[in-house]
Amino acid sequence: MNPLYSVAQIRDVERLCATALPGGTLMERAGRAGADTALDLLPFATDGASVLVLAGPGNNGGDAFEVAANLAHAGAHVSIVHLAPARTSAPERDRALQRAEASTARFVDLPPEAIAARDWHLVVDGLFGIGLQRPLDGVPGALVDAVNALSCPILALDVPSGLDADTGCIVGAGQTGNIGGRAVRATHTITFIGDKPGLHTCDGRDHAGDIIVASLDLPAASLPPASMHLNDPAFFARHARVRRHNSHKGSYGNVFVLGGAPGMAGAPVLAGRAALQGGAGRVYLCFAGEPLPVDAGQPELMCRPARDIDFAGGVTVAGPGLGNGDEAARLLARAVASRQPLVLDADALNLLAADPALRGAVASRAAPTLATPHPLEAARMLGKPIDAVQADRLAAARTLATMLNACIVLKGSGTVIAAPDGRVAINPTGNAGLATAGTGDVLAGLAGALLAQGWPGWEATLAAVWLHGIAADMLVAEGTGPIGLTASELIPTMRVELNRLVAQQHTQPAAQRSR
Ligand SMILES: NC(=O)C1=CN([C@@H]2O[C@H](COP(=O)(O)OP(=O)(O)OC[C@H]3O[C@@H](n4cnc5c(N)ncnc54)[C@H](OP(=O)(O)O)[C@@H]3O)[C@@H](O)[C@H]2O)[C@H](O)CC1
Ligand SMILES: [K+]
Repeated sequence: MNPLYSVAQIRDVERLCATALPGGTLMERAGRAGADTALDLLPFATDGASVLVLAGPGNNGGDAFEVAANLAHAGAHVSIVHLAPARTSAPERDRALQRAEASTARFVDLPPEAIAARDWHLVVDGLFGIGLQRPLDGVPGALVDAVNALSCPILALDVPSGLDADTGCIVGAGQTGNIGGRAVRATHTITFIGDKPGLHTCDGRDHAGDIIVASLDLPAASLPPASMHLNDPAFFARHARVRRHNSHKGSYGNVFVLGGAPGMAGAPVLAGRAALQGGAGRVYLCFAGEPLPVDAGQPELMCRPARDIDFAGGVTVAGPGLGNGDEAARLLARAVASRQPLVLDADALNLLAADPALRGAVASRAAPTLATPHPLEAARMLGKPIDAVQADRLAAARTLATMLNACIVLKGSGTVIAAPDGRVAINPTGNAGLATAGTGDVLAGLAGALLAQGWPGWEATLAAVWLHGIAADMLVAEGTGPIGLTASELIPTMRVELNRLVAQQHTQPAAQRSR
């Protein structure tokens, strides 16, 4: 279900195929799959269609030649801009070039500024794929800039040129001494052999557009077992169970939200409301400072001084507005010492970053532990600059999962979820509307609610991130956001989506329910 493969894994498959299949088979299949997708993006009357194909110096360019020849045979007017290789190219690429030369496609010497002057129905980006090593500048960079200025559909072959297929970063951008990399902003990407994590995280979602995975007719057995997947309800929905009539609030657990230092009451309130509407039986707001008398907007929440709380009585969501003073650290240490599931967010993560002994205590816990850092909080815990975290989000999440022996949610575009056992998921739901104050508190509260209702750690993490994102997507779809979407608005919509999951599980015959 939704596996993701690293460049190294794809290379291994390519090497196996090179011995098992006639030379050029995969490239021909890539060319057919790419052309079929391109035809779906063209006006019905293909013979009037004007297509620009950019062919790079490597085998991505070979794919482009195959696509160009097929589109020409289908009647399109194809213009090829060819970045010839600096050295001899692979035999399969040469054969693809010959096929393109033998077709009605025309090789053109179009300077980048001339590209903008033409009306194209489609651009096919075959400049670079998984072999990109260096930031795009010079002629390739100018071509990318020219294509990005167009308004027609752009179909990237395998990977949008300029994007790192493993990390989703634009090669060269964001590193110290930024050398100004750029990448094609495709409207569609057809990626070959297997889906790739870089298309779904960091800059990937802004550059890949709609993603089509073309297996190139390889049997599933030719692909290695995947340790990375796209998050999907299939991995967790079975835990969204119908409630028995004969139940009571104690059946659905207690959540303690530990936070609320003076002047920071909003964060625990948001987390608490999310926990309550996420289904927890009882929710206590445990204030490091003076407790609110009541949350007038959600009077069901019980407000208490944190010093009075025995954290052994339920799941703690530690961090929202907790502050980072000595009292906050003492309260956090008590929550860590409880044998209950624990969610660490916000200031709890900053306190961990400053306290190796506390990190050790977290790592030695037996009960499920979740940590939900944004990139800066992750950078602090790793002792690295934020650029280093964003340069390889999967590696950062995996390192933290091992360091804390916890399920890690590294937030951002294409949130990365990592377990201590090496499993990694990238979350496909959510949008820029989540880039606003309080959404992290809401996510932490929902995660605490699911843990309080008995969800296992990994599945609770996957579900909370998925529901948090899908709620944002549903709100944007109905016109609320992404600009101005607020954290509070997420909470009732997450509840709707959680109950939808339950209903879907309940209506499906048991045999078809997610395992
Ligand atoms: N191999 C197969 O069986 C299949 C491959 N597929 C397609 O092939 C690409 C991977 O092809 P590869 O040749 O390994 O790499 P690329 O085409 O992505 O590009 C690498 C070449 O580009 C040069 N390069 C790299 N960076 C730059 C740059 N910034 N400016 C200019 N040139 C650059 C690089 O030269 P080096 O000097 O760095 O070696 C290479 O010449 C894969 O993505 C698929 O599209 C088929 O799809 C499946 C079968
Ligand atoms: K490409």
